[in-house]
Amino acid sequence: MSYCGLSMNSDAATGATEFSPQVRRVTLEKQSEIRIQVPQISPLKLRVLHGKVEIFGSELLRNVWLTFPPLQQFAVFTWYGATLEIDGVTETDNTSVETPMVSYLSIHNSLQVQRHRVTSSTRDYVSSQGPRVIIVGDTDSGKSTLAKMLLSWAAKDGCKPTFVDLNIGQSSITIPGTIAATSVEMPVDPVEGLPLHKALVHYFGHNTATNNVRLYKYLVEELARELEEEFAINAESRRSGMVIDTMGWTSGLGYQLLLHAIRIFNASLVIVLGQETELVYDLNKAFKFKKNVQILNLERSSGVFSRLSDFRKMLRNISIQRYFSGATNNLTAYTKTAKFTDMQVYRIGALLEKSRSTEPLRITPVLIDKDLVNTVLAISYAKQPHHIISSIVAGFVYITDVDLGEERITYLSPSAAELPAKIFIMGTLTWHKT
Ligand SMILES: Nc1ncnc2c1ncn2[C@@H]1O[C@H](COP(=O)(O)OP(=O)(O)OP(=O)(O)O)[C@@H](O)[C@H]1O
Repeated sequence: MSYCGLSMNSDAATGATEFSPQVRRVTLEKQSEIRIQVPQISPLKLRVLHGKVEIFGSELLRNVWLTFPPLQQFAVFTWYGATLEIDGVTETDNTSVETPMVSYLSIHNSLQVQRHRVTSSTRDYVSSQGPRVIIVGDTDSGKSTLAKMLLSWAAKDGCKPTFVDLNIGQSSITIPGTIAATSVEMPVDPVEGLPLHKALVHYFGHNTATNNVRLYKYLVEELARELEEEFAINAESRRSGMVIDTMGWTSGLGYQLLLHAIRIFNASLVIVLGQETELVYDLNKAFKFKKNVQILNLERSSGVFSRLSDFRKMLRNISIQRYFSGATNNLTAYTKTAKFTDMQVYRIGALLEKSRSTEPLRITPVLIDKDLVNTVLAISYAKQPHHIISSIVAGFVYITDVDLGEERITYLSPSAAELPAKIFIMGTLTWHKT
């Protein structure tokens, strides 16, 4: 049933048929999935021959080959049975009927009921708020995956939920080190991911919150304020609500940051993924007297891949590569130059590594020299340096060379246009282009 608009149907598409000796057919029985990791050396092609399948909530068109880039990990799930063709080698693949999809879908259905109630209730600001779901749990518990499912199913039903990504280590909207949000109006593309053009992006600049906890909290608060402003004027976004993805850091300071996010975004439902008895206990205790916050513990899918630190590092690199060159190397990155006077680079937080607690929000100018090579800089919309922390960013550049003699900087940009602003933010994020 659709509460926010029309449902979509994917029956009619056709695509070119290509066969290679590596093409194999896979039959999936009802409520089962094939879990795949694409190898590092080559992409993988896949198409649906019969039946309906989805990748993390996004239904695939029948008979259309999709190309998945190296290292992508995903599951193709079917509710009623399906046949697929896979062209290429997989690093791993296995099918399973043991999935938590029924419980995940039932969460979606109850969120739709809440959205429906909001739609048919009075129009005042408080009673017209849709559900705000925050997903918490350990690293590799499937948080981002569940977020994608809830977003895609809601978008398929015609809603426009807002995705909030607080996971600076493995960001889903754009490059790592960002705190961002975007309205999701279409099911999430299984290859391209989330659209970036309407996103509100703040640059934290580090892939771990411990580098500057005060700044992390400040940016979370800033983003929440911006979304409240948007919700105040956009009834459709307001009633569709939010799905918030978090870092997989749930103890000590990480737990405090989760509490902070739950409160700042006024979450109505906290989904704890995995066997997190202590976390569930602590959250229930913390929100005992808040009847408008529900805590729910859901099973982690056994299909979620566990990613070691080197693999995570590689994924961060790939995420930056995707920003400049597209998911399947389908975009052009432009090499350009700028004069030293065209770029003012700043850091947030004084002497981060040595004195983490002192002046975490101080804006310090960075001398332009060879140390900038290999760094990723955010282009800030700030008009003045002191507005940097409260401003979103326009995008990112990657510094490839600094010519001290000619006073020129060479950088890579995803756009051929001139730089949209002069103020840049530097963090600790680097990229080793391959
Ligand atoms: N059922 C599944 N089958 C195959 N792969 C899956 C499945 N569920 C999740 N994955 C993959 O497992 C990896 C980890 O999942 P996900 O990113 O959702 O975890 P997470 O809890 O958000 O991790 P982190 O907090 O560390 O960023 C991802 O590459 C995801 O695509």
